[in-house]
Amino acid sequence: MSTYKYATLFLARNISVNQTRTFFSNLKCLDVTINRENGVAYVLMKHPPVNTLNMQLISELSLTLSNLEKSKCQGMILSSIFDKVFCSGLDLNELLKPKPERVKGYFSTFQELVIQLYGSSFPTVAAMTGHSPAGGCVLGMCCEYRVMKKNSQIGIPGSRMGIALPRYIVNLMSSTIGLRNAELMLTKGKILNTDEALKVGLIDEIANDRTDAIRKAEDFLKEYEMIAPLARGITKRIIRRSIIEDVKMNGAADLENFVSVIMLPEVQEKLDMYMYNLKNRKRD
Ligand SMILES: CCCCCCCC/C=C\CC(=O)SCCNC(=O)CCNC(=O)[C@H](O)C(C)(C)COP(=O)(O)OP(=O)(O)OC[C@H]1O[C@@H](n2cnc3c(N)ncnc32)[C@H](O)[C@@H]1OP(=O)(O)O
Repeated sequence: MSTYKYATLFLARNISVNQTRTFFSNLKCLDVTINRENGVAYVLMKHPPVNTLNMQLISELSLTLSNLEKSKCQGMILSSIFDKVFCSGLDLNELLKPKPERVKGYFSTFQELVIQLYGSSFPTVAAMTGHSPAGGCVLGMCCEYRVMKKNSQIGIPGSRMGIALPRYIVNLMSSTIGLRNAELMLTKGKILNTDEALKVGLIDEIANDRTDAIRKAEDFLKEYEMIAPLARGITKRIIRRSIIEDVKMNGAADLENFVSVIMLPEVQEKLDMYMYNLKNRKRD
């Protein structure tokens, strides 16, 4: 059975049809369904083969978040229809031999998505059905809780790719796992397995499979059913304000800096090699 059919059946098994409504039917890279009873939105990435964050997927995620804010949704589970991969991160093709204006637009759209997801008023959980490298890890860190399927990998290999990360990514990692662990992880470009990620606090729970991941995500959201959404949302915003303000203050300068580094011939060479190795590595 195709992964897509499986995921659709999975949702149907968990929520009966009259309890759900499709939120948007014209999205290419996402399935968005809301459970009418508890107001939880299921946002499933479905951009084959590995949910690479191309401009379309980033834009659809951003549009969906805006609409969920307006719809007073009670919580969101961000997941993937693919069993092996949650999200493979930013599109490496956008980083290779980039045109300055295009690459600026691309990264600024991603930056806006990060702020939107990180600052959303409703509770958010990442049900990571598989590997979550780089931008996939960033999406996870923007959520309030992370459940990851066993035998998956997560981390940000920026240093190994020759990319110096912007401040907001470093800040996000530090706020998730602490300054010391973030320094060790990010300077080495370390990728962790599920047990290591749990130990360091990069994820909150390990799931056996997709169903278990979604169930655990739902259990986390259930804990908020008796909590006043307004008070919760305001508290979340206060806790998250410093990172958001920092991006508002320094995001444009960070972006300029990041783009000028990306364009350097030695960085391009390193990225080219990274892409070559990715395409030619032995698959498991
Ligand atoms: C202010 C400025 C803002 C700047 C923001 C910077 C933020 C920094 C944070 C993140 C940067 C990034 O996200 S860069 C992307 C880094 N991503 C990776 O390194 C992941 C690479 N992919 C993998 O490790 C694996 O693909 C996988 C573990 C995710 C899945 O493995 P699997 O074996 O299942 O699949 P394949 O490897 O065969 O992949 C299928 C197919 O997809 C291509 N692919 C995979 N990932 C990417 C990607 N990120 N971009 C482009 N293409 C990708 C892969 O090459 C295969 O293609 P082919 O079938 O043609 O070989």
